[in-house]
Amino acid sequence: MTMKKTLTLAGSDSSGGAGIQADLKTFQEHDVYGMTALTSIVTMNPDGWSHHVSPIDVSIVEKQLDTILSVGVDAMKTGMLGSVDIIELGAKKIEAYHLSNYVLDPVMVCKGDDEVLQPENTDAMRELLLPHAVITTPNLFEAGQLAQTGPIRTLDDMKQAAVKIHELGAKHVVIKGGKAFYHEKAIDLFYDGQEFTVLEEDKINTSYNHGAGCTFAAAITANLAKGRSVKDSVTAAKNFVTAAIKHGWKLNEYVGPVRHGAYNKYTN
Ligand SMILES: Nc1ncnc2c1ncn2[C@@H]1O[C@H](COP(=O)(O)OP(=O)(O)O)[C@@H](O)[C@H]1O
Ligand SMILES: Cc1ncc(COP(=O)(O)O)c(C=O)c1O
Ligand SMILES: [Mg+2]
Repeated sequence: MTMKKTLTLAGSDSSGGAGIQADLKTFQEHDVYGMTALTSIVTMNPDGWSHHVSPIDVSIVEKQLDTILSVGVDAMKTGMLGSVDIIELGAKKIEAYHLSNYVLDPVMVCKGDDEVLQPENTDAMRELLLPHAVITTPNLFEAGQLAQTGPIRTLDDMKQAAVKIHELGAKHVVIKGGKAFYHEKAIDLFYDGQEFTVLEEDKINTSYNHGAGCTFAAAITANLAKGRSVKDSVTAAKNFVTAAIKHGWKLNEYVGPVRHGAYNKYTN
């Protein structure tokens, strides 16, 4: 039997909950074959858990991408990219290999970290990657940065940002309200260029949600690889990540990752 193949171009989260680790665990749960091109390695200081990002040389990132793309993939996602050079490289490869199932998770900051935003990366993602994305999955902060429409506080603000991000070239947009959005439910807004759909789940009262965004985008990528529509992929990913957050757990005194396998283990 042939397997559907996926690629993640993203950072390594040594603590295992987010980044490439979240992507591979999520791909495995979806029974798709995951391949990885590492952009950076994120490590945590055992004393206080502040993050440190060690970038990987762009020439090595290119070698990884060429390895994977020579094989071919059914869908691809990007996460933490780290530099304009890597964003340019990603865009170049997406064009060269005509990758149409491309999911852009525009990672700008890690939860629980005060890493300074790099505005040049945001500009490069907006200009070079959004036009290639079949869908992008910003959280509230990232949506505000991409759309440049100011802070997002209401559903109308979310809609305005989604329209702007769609105009910038992403074919579909899902803005994650999540925990931060002022609403009793955990809502995400999906926009396909014509219609808005609000995805709604109970808000889970937990701080063990490290990796939720990566897991959500990876689940969308896996579903696209399997040939599902964009909207079905997003709906399925919302169910998948909700279960993962519900079963989030405490790794140490600083961080609690989602449980990537919770959907298959505890639902159905
Ligand atoms: N406390 C929560 N309860 C239920 N769903 C949540 C919660 N926090 C986040 N989500 C959902 O998890 C997914 C990832 O969102 P989020 O954690 O905001 O992303 P990111 O990690 O990129 O900031 C979204 O579907 C969001 O609505
Ligand atoms: C390598 C890497 N990618 C992405 C993220 C973003 O994670 P989240 O899914 O919580 O948005 C993190 C956060 O620590 C990370 O370390
Ligand atoms: Mg995120």
